[in-house]
Amino acid sequence: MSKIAVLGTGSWATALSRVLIDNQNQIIMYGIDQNQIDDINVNHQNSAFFEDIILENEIKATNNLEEALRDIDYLLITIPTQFVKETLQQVKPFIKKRVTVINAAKGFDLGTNMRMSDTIRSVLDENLINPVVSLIGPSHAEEVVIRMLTTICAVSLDEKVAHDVQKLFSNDYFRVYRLTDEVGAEYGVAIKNVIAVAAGVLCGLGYGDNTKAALITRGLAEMIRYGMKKGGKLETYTGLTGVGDLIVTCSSVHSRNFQAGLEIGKTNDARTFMKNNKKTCEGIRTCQVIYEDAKKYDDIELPIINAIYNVLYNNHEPKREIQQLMKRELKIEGERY
Ligand SMILES: NC(=O)C1=CN([C@@H]2O[C@H](COP(=O)(O)OP(=O)(O)OC[C@H]3O[C@@H](n4cnc5c(N)ncnc54)[C@H](OP(=O)(O)O)[C@@H]3O)[C@@H](O)[C@H]2O)C=CC1
Ligand SMILES: O=C(CO)COP(=O)(O)O
Repeated sequence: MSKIAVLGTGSWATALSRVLIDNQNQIIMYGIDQNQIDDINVNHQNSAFFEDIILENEIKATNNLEEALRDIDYLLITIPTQFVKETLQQVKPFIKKRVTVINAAKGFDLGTNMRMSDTIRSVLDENLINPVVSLIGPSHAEEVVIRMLTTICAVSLDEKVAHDVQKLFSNDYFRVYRLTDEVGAEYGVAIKNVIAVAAGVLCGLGYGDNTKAALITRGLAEMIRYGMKKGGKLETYTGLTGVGDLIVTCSSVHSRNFQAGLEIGKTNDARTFMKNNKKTCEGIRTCQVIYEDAKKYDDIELPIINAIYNVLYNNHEPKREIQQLMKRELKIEGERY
């Protein structure tokens, strides 16, 4: 039995805590929302995220970080990317013995635009942590929490640690693969959020399955083009952290990125959406990071990412952007890499 501190009391924290409890581990969730903490401890529910689901008594939560981190073997990061760095700065003084840090967040740090594994290494003392592992892939919390069959990747530069995390989480409904292409996988799961916003916009405008297939395929081409520029491997983008996560996020009603796009497509008003949205939706910020970074490379084109950037940040009408995409110079498909 291992002891795991789970950062966050949100949907992914809850679903992964259940997997870990099913695998006979000891977990404690750390949260900042007293209502969520009380709901978990007293009612054995996390009704802010999952109505009608009764959690195991062994799933406990606290707002005391020191207590959560005492004698842990693993630290699981399940909070949105924009809070990861500041939370790890609070975590740092309480890491007294060597732990394995498992990242489950998808996107980039707010201030530095660093990937999550780099962010973790930049904050925590590398003498006190094993090589970082990211647990990422096509996995909506709403399905994992009810034990629907799911596959995901444990990604680390160190295959031994990835193997250890693979064994920690795998069971008869949750199958973990291991992978060493950290750069490729972390870019893949970040980029898919941007394409998922675009999928929602298309759906909000009333487009159908042909359009979605076109978006996923051409979105994958952009993921490969940009992701390989950043050092990712082609085979990673044809795997779970690439096309796998792209498919699930672009086609599921559970996706908050898809839902954001849906609202924008329906209202034609990205600005109001972005001002009022309180839900986790990392694709909006990731779009900006990639758009800015991609300007460095004059030999790759990212027309879909540019179009969604224009909708989100330049107040362009989605329909106008779609027309521009359709009217681009005609191409040979194989030129995408
Ligand atoms: N949900 C999913 O299906 C999946 C999510 N992920 C990734 O997991 C990460 C977390 O997302 P998810 O669980 O969905 O997000 P949710 O919005 O469901 O929950 C986020 C939780 O984090 C809490 N939180 C915010 N800031 C802090 C902080 N500083 N310290 C501790 N807790 C904090 C929030 O509290 P409060 O409510 O008070 O703000 C909330 O409980 C994201 O990067 C996401 O991409 C990956 C795969 C699947
Ligand atoms: O990453 C996810 C599924 O793999 C969750 O996506 P959303 O953040 O869009 O809900």
